[in-house]
Amino acid sequence: MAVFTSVTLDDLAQWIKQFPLGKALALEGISSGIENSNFFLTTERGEYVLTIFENLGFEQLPFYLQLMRHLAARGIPVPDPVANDQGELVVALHGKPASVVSRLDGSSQMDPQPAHCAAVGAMLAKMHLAAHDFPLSQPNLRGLDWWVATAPKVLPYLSPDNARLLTREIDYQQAFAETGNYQRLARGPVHADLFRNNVMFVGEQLSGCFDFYFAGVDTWLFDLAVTVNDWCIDLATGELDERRVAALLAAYHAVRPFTLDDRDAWQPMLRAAALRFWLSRLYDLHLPREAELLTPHDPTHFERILRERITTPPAGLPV
Ligand SMILES: Nc1ncnc2c1ncn2[C@@H]1O[C@H](COP(=O)(O)OP(=O)(O)OP(=O)(O)O)[C@@H](O)[C@H]1O
Ligand SMILES: N[C@@H](CCO)C(=O)O
Repeated sequence: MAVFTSVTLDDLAQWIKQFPLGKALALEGISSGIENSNFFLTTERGEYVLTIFENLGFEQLPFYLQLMRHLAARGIPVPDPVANDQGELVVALHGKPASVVSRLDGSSQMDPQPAHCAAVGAMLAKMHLAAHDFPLSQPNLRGLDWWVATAPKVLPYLSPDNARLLTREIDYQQAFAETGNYQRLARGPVHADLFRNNVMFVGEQLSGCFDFYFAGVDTWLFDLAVTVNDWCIDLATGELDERRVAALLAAYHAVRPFTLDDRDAWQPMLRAAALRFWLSRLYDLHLPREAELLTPHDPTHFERILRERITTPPAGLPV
């Protein structure tokens, strides 16, 4: 269950008046998700999603919600936040930050085929281009600095072999971040968590993507690597599935052509993307926050992917 703060239609009767949404007619808690309380909200104007943010504060949220608004205004299929009569996208509800966004059609595709991967690749490239002139800036809060700060906290819980893997990979990524190759990569606001459960399809048609709460400024290639590491793999082994990778990359490349620097950085970025989620899953498992709500995700999945990306060079990017 993922309704940590309960809300009733009665609670919304007054609250909803600040939005141009008419009366609230129905409210249904959404059971998936581990970070926030989410509800499907029907009003006189249509279908929306109400989110109460359990961990993020009023200071951080404008970056995410304004980015969604920016992307929606440029035709990227993301939830469009609704502003209240003061122009605010984040408003208190039961003392916590809350927002109302448009509801996307469709459902997640957890067993994606090349056609789904192509749709995701094209959408991701369009999103990168559309976000390029977004005026607010916030770094990827789960980027290199966070890896360096977090690794020592989880090291005591690891086997000697895994501790060595983690330490060496962080050293490798720090050294890579110093290279001209890395520094020349295109960057801008990226989603940074575009897993299968954050994208909706109606058949093979991509209807939207959501959950921008790990978004931040990082390299476009890192975002692509995060996406490929979830959409285009054999889930049991972590190996890349050539047909799905080729479909996703070709569709991305057709919208935002790769550069020679992208090609040279592809393997390091696939490793970085695996490290990012291995580390966050280790952290959530061994050092749960006080408000941690549900069972953490399995870290060994990304340990396997990281080992695989180190030992098996990927096919080259199309350039
Ligand atoms: N705008 C939207 N339109 C349609 N469905 C949505 C929308 N936003 C969220 N949902 C639904 O709510 C569920 C939970 O949302 P989300 O994944 O953002 O939860 P969370 O707790 O914030 O995150 P996490 O993915 O980190 O567990 C999604 O799986 C999806 O089914
Ligand atoms: N996508 C993340 C969860 C946070 O959204 C993971 O699979 O570890």
